[in-house]
This record gives sequence, C-alpha cells and structure tokens, in this order.
Amino acid sequence: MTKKIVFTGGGSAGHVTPNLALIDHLKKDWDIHYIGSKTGIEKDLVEAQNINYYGISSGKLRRYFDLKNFKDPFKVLGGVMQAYFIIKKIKPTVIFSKGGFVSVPVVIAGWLNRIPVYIHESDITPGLANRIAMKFASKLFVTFEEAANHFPKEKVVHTGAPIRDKLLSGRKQVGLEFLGFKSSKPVLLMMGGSLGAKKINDVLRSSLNDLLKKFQVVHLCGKGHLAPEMEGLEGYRQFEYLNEELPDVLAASTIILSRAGSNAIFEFLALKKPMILIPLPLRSSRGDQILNAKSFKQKGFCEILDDDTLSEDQLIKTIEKVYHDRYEYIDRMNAAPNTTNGIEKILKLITK
Ligand SMILES: CC(=O)N[C@H]1[C@@H](OP(=O)(O)OP(=O)(O)OC[C@H]2O[C@@H](n3ccc(=O)[nH]c3=O)[C@H](O)[C@@H]2O)O[C@H](CO)[C@@H](O)[C@@H]1O
Repeated sequence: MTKKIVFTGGGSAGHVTPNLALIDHLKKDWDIHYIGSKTGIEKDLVEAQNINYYGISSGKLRRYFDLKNFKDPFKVLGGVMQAYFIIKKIKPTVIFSKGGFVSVPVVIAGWLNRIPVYIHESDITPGLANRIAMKFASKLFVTFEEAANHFPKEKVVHTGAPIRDKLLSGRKQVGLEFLGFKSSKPVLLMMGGSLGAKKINDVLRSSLNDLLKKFQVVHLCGKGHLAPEMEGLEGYRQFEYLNEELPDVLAASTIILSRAGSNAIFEFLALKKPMILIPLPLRSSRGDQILNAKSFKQKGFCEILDDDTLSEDQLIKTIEKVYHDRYEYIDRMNAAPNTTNGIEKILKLITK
C-alpha cells in the first residue's frame, strides 16, 4: 500500500517552502496531498509542483481587536469540518504541519481522525497557530535549539530547518547573467520576507545613489511593491518574488540585507552569506524575528538594525562594514555546527 501524507501550512511563504523542501524528497515513494487556504500564497506555490491541493475556509487568528474576530471562529469551525472529511477520505499515514493560521483546522481534523500529526516551528517561540496546534500533535520539530524550552519536553525534537535542495546548488555565473550584473562588483541582495517590507524598501531605494557606487543591488521587494520609475537603473534589479531563479541569484549574492524570518536566515546561513537583519518590530509582530536576529547576532553571523530608527546613513555604513568584514562572518558560519539542513532528521522521524 502506498504511504500517504497530508501537508498543511500557509499564509506566507515561510509556512510553505519548508514543506516543499520535504515534499521534494517524499515525492518518489509517498502519495502527497496538501490542505491550505483557498487563496493564500500556498495555493500557487503548491499547485506549481503538481501536488493534489485542497482549499478550505480558514479564519485569521488575531492578537488585536477586529470585528472579524467574531466571524472567524465560525470560519475555523467550517475549516475543521472540511478538513475532517478530506482527511477521512485520503486516510493518510501522517500529517505534517508547518504552521500559519490555515494549519489549525487541519491539525484538529487530523487529531479527530486519529492520524499522527507532526508540527514544525521555525521560530524560537511558537506562533499562535502552533500554540493551539501543539496540543493535538504527537511530535514538535523545531529549527532553533533554543526553541526547545518553549515546548512540552516529551514532544519536542530539535531538527533544524528543512531547506530546499535546489537553493544549495545555485550557479553564480547564471545568476549574474540573469540579473545582467558584472562579476567585478559585489552584489547586495535584499529580501524583505516573503510578503515584502515597505519601510526597508523605501530606505534602500533612497540609499541607492550611494550604494550603487560600490554594489550591484538585487531587490526582492514583495508583491505590489515594485517601483516602475526605478526600472532600468544600472546595477539595480527589482522583483516582487523569485522562485526558479532564486538559487542562482543567491549564489551570485555577496552579502544580504533581510528581515529576520527564520527560514530565510537559515537558508542564508547554509549558504554562508553575511547578513544585515532588520527584524519585524514588536508593534507589528509577536517579536519572533527580534529573537531570531539576536540569536544570529550572538553567534556572529549578522548585524542587526532597528526598523524604528532605520536611516539611509546607518544602512549604508552597516552594509559597508559587513562587506568589509565579510570573511570574518563567513568563518564563524563555517565553524558553526549543524547549520546546513534539517531535512534528513525530519524525514527519518516522519518515515519511522
Ligand atoms: C510577517 C511574518 O509573520 N513573518 C513570519 C513568516 O515570515 P516569511 O513567510 O517571510 O518567512 P521566512 O522569511 O521564514 O521565509 C521566506 C521563504 O520564502 C522564500 N522566498 C522569499 C522571497 C522570494 O522572492 N522567494 C522565495 O522563495 C525564502 O527563500 C524562504 O524560504 O514566517 C517566519 C517563519 O515562521 C517567521 O520567522 C516570520 O516572522
């Protein structure tokens, strides 16, 4: 009998790309199904891989007051019902959840169907979705070693981050050609999290006059954040989101400016790219990125800038410092243990 697995997770790419990394390895021997929301980023990313996709209704779990908070519990309940019948029909061996609010109904429905549920948490502290979901899970896998303290001891396993294989085999020259960049000038890659980062986009763009004297800049600015007036600027390329070309563009990048989303920064670490991180501030998050960035700074992998006080001058100076000291950051990353890929450990636990 073919082994079957249901994946879930969505809302932003960080709740999807780790699933894709695992799916790549399971495709050959497992029958794979994905339950996500009807319109989230996960739908496009998963369907592009020709995986059976089921859209369910899902409510957003908010930490702030909103009239929708009264309607959304009913959507979540509706999602549990839909997921329950989908899972009952598929009869999977296991369910793997990467979190995000759409995963909650799926995890509950899996538990109701008595299917073992495994959850992965990328950040040091669990998000609201995973805090609810972990009560229904058999095992909890975590990216950060420090995260183990925030989960029930009997369930938690430190595995590291599942990283897509293709990201680790990018070709520098192909990346430079795709970007239309020269090999004689360093490349700064800016990744603002999968949904972009408006404030950093603005400060980076107004620093370009200075930055482009020393660097070529490739800017992943997020959906709806392209600046048409900057098209054609020599040494500057902007994209809303890169998929197939990302491995080559990463290989062509010398240093990275980024938010501090867990998956992205572990990918940069695996590729040994010195980083400048600007974590999402507390006023618009639970502070998970601040903890992620602090952990990397403590290990000497990055510099941190504060989103609230970010200025052009500070950004330019920090980029220049990290570029100047780049080999020191790379040495520390090379010396760090277990930083490449959590895939093997997770696969072992799932397939057991
Ligand atoms: C706003 C928000 O809530 N952000 C959270 C979200 O971030 P977000 O969804 O931005 O996730 P991450 O930064 O962890 O990962 C982004 C993923 O998208 C990929 N990518 C990005 C841009 C692009 O053009 N192409 C591409 O493939 C990256 O390679 C990476 O695999 O989940 C992370 C993991 O739980 C958290 O740490 C973040 O705090």
